[in-house]
Order: sequence, then structure tokens, then C-alpha cells
Amino acid sequence: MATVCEVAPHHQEANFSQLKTASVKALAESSNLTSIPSRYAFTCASGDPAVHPDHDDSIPVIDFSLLSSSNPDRRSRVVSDLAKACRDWGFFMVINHGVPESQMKAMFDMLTGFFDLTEEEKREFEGKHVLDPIRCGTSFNASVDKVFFWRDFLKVRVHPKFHSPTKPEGFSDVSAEYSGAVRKLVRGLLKGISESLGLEPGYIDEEMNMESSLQILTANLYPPCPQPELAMGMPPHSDHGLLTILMQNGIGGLQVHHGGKWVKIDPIPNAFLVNTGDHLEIMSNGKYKSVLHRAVVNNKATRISISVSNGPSADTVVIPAEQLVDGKNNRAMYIGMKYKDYLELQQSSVLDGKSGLDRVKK
Ligand SMILES: O=C(O)CCC(=O)C(=O)O
Ligand SMILES: [Fe+2]
Repeated sequence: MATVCEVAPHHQEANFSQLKTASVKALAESSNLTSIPSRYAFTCASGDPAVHPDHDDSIPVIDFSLLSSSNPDRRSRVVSDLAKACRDWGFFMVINHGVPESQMKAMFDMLTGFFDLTEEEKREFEGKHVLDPIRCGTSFNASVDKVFFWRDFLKVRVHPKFHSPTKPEGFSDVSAEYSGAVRKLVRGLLKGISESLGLEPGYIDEEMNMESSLQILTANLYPPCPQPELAMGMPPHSDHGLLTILMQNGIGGLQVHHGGKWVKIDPIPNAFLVNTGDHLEIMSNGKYKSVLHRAVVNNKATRISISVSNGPSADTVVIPAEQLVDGKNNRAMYIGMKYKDYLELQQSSVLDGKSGLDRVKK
């Protein structure tokens, strides 16, 4: 169903467009905002079940602690659970992941503090190029977006070289600790995923040069929206890396495309949501596909999500694993591209489904 665009009162739009980089937060907090400026009116693709998605409580749950179990049966069960989760969903919850609750909370507190800085303070971290190591802004890529998304963001490259905004105080320590813990989790998961593909446990780690993996921490802020049915927080897209690790502040909004429908994923306290990205699809030769997801907005509460994208090293040219390719039924379906080139292409374009992958599909 296509949503109908509504035009907001002129005075509001005129004021807002003078501030090129004004955040949605500032817009939402401006007094008497009862409708959204027309630049935020998002039209869903025709036939898209936009309004009443199903809940699905059958999203796979992986107990990470079992991957280091000394009991071989338990271990092989969790490896086959991982295979099923990656193949059938491309999304799963991870429990017993080893990242302390206190670290997760500290990261949320820091990012809330960051978004609460003044517009002027935040402008210091705006960045100029899509690959700048620290970049905050609004929408996805405001210089090319035709429709703006109801979202402010901060993106920080945290590995192999660690970057951090200098405000709020203490951000750097919290972020270094959190992103290190997430890297450890990712490398553990990739071991299990390697095995689940019939590869040596260390295969992905070595081939993708995970010692220097490109890791980007993104915080998304979705303020309450007066017309949530007309706006979109983040449009349908897949993630570029190998695995994305997401946590949310207890407010729902994420929807995953599964079985031809948009499925609402309710946050589970202290669990991470993990999804497989485009580069896992490429290296597994399409066995584990990256999956479309989107973030919708609401009119009641601010939603914050923190996603950490974990890719290969920037210079790795990713191609399908040799063992998963043969000259007959399993031909290589993707050509190689340097990860950083792929990333630059995706980040500088309009965010649009899985269009990044189309560029490397044979
Ligand atoms: O806010 C969300 O739940 C989705 C975030 C997301 O998809 C992303 O950061 O890539
Ligand atoms: Fe995403």
C-alpha cells in the first residue's frame, strides 16, 4: 500500500530548511509540531505490507556460551542452530554473550549524552566525507537523500584504528571497552559460522583478516514523530559487513523481512540482535544471505539503537570461499571487490534495499 504524502505548514518547512544540518531531534522538540515537513514523507513500495506487520517470537536464539562448551554434542548443536539461523533468517538473538550489562548500559548513557549535546557542539563532529572516521548527521546521506528519514545518527570507526568524539566526557573509554567486547563476540560467532559452512573454524577469521577488521559503531536516534505512519526511520536495506551486532533501548521499531512479510522484532533485555551482512553473503557464495530490515518510528517515545558493523579489513578483496564453489552446480556468484570500495559506494548512494550487492553479483 502506498502511503500518501501530506504537506506540512509552510512556515515550519521554511525555518527548518534554512538549517542545512538541523537534527530531527531539534525538529521534534520544536514547539507545536503536529505534522511532518513534506521532505520526510516516505512512500512505501506498492504492495508493501507497511502498516500491520506480524510479530514473530520464533526468531532464533543462540546461546553463545555453548560455542565454548567442552561437551562436543552441545557444541555441534549450537553450530547447527547457527547454520539454521543464518540460512533461514539471517537474524538471531544472542544470549549469554559475555558482554557485561554494565558496559551495554554505559554505552547507551554515553550516546544519549552525545545526542543531548547542543546542535553547535554536535556540528563539530559532522564530517565531510562518507568515509570520515567520525560523522554525525541526520537521515542517511542528507546530500543525496530525496526523502529524509526520521533519524539522527553518529557513526564512529572504532577499529583497526580507534576514533572517538571528544564529547561527552568519558565517551572514548566506554566505547573502546564496548567495541572490544563486541569484537571478541563477533570473532567467536564467526568461528561457529565457519564450522556451520563446513569450513575450518578459523577460516573466516583468517581470510577476512579480522585482526584488522573494519568496525563501525553507529548510534541511531529516532525521536517521537507526530505522523509515524508517514515517516520512516531507516528504509529497507541490508548491512554491508559480515555481522552486525545491535542493541536497542527497549522501544521497538525494527522490522525484518522474513517469509515475504515485515516481522516486528521486540527487543529482549540484555540480548544482542545479530544479522548477517552482504560480505557474509559474498564469502558464503549466497548460502547465508543478507536480509532486508528497516526501522519504523512511533509518536510516543524516543528510540535509540546502537549497531556495530563488523567487516573484513578495509583492503580485503572478498570472494566466495573456494571450498563452497565448484565448476558445476556451485559456480561463484559474486565478483571480488575491496571492502572499502564497496563501503564507499554504499555509503555515498541513496540507501536502497540490497542494491550494493547487485554491483558484485555475476
Ligand atoms: O534502528 C534499528 O533497529 C536498525 C538500525 C540499522 O539497521 C543499522 O544501523 O544498520
Ligand atoms: Fe541495518
